[in-house]
Amino acid sequence: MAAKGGLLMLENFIGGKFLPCSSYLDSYDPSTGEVYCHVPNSGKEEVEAAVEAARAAFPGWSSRSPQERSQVLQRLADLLEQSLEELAQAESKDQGKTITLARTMDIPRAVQNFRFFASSILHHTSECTQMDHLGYLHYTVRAPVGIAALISPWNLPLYLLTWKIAPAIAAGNTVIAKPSELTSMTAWMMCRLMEKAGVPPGVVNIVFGTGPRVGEALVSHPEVPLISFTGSQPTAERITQLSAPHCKKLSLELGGKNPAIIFEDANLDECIPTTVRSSFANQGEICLSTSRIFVQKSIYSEFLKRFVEATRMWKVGIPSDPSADMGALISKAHLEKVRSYIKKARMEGAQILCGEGVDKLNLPPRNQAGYFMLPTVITDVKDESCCMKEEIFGPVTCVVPFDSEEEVIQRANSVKYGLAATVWSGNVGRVHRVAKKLQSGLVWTNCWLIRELNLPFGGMKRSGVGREGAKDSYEFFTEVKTITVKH
Ligand SMILES: NC(=O)c1ccc[n+]([C@@H]2O[C@H](COP(=O)([O-])OP(=O)(O)OC[C@H]3O[C@@H](n4cnc5c(N)ncnc54)[C@H](O)[C@@H]3O)[C@@H](O)[C@H]2O)c1
Ligand SMILES: N/C(=C\C=C\C=O)C(=O)O
Repeated sequence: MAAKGGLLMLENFIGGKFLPCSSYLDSYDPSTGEVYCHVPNSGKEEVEAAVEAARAAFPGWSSRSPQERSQVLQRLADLLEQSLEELAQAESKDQGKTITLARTMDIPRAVQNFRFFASSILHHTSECTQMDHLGYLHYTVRAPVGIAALISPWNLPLYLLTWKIAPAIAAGNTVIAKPSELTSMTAWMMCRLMEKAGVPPGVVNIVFGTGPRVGEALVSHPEVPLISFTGSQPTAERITQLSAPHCKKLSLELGGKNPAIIFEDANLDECIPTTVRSSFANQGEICLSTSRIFVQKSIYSEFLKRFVEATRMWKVGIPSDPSADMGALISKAHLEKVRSYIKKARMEGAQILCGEGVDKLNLPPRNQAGYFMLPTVITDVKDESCCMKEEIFGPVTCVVPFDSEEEVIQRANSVKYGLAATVWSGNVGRVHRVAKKLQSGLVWTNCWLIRELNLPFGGMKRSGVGREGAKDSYEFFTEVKTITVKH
């Protein structure tokens, strides 16, 4: 590990070794706007080295038993857990999220990802069908695919990267991971644990840098047959184009414009705090965040009053403050993009009920140049407005009224995305009916973000292609073969 001007310089992790890079990028602390470390600006050369290392490691790793691989994953989980506090501090500083969220969600989930796939890899079975009358038996076998490219975004850095690394290596693949260049720190820290966990050199390689340089070199490499990508829809389009000539296996987890549908018989005491959280947790930078709230007309005024009151109680503070509910957004460019939506809403005649431009943000002098904004509620906004159609990915949510069940389903479905929805009602029949008709890969009813890792996770329409989870990830990270035996 080198230091330039007293700042940490991260290194690529290739073939079990930390390797310096010929050029570096600045990485910013979102809470101050200051550069706080340097990240390798890798390109084709580093991708070639990683492919070579991953290729060399594949025969040994893929021929180990699932039990042996499972033990390695368990050890890595234990080591991550032992470093939980250090990793949480680093994630919070690097990403801008609150230390509380990093401690209670991001890092525990990274640990759980390794534990979960260490266990689930032990329990898969294959299919078999008999054609006894003709004298044949058919069965399937699965084998790891090879070198997997794993590309992840900046919002839940270690959480989402490990959600890919764990199933990929559990199934016997070797991997080249590329975290977002904006949040590389915890991935690099995890590399320091690989050797102790017993991960053989070359099984996990991490190459840091930007999408256009290192990401494109990786996804277009002919020896990388599968790509698991989480990020934005425009990047997914580019990856699809680049990988198409090679017929690569693709898993795409993309954005959302997630509705919350609140019926007049909803329990508002539960619905309001959960909907504030689903709108603003992690600064609204979660693909599952609520950004369109449809409220039945008879309770609209009451809901709006209580929702705005609860939003104003949501504390924006420096990420290291354990009492803060929200920290800083990821970058200056992203903050400006989020603010531009609020400006557009104003120009269209919408009302901003609280937050940006309405209330005052109080920050210590050192954090005045950080990328903070208040949670913002917009109303009197048309369904056709860009604020109701496009993914903002920040602490901004729109609240609009509706009359009937049929109407709200049609309006909720009227966007290009289909990732997650919440439905709030005390009527179990209605909850089932509405959930079934929503074009959404995930529907949480009377709750939000309760995760069961066994079941499929992913989006419909432009929110993605494929699903992740115990069975789905196993199927993605393996190739199936059908064998017929004459007897
Ligand atoms: N569905 C999900 O599970 C999920 C989870 C988290 C985030 N997201 C989505 O991610 C987006 C926010 O993340 P982001 O801004 O980091 O997304 P992004 O698409 O800009 O970047 C994601 C990753 O792709 C890389 N990348 C960028 N251009 C590339 C290229 N041309 N070739 C290869 N790789 C490239 C980036 O460096 C980064 O590592 C939002 O749309 C959000 O909804 C989806
Ligand atoms: N992939 C998952 C969450 C994605 C969140 C997006 O920001 C998960 O919980 O498995």
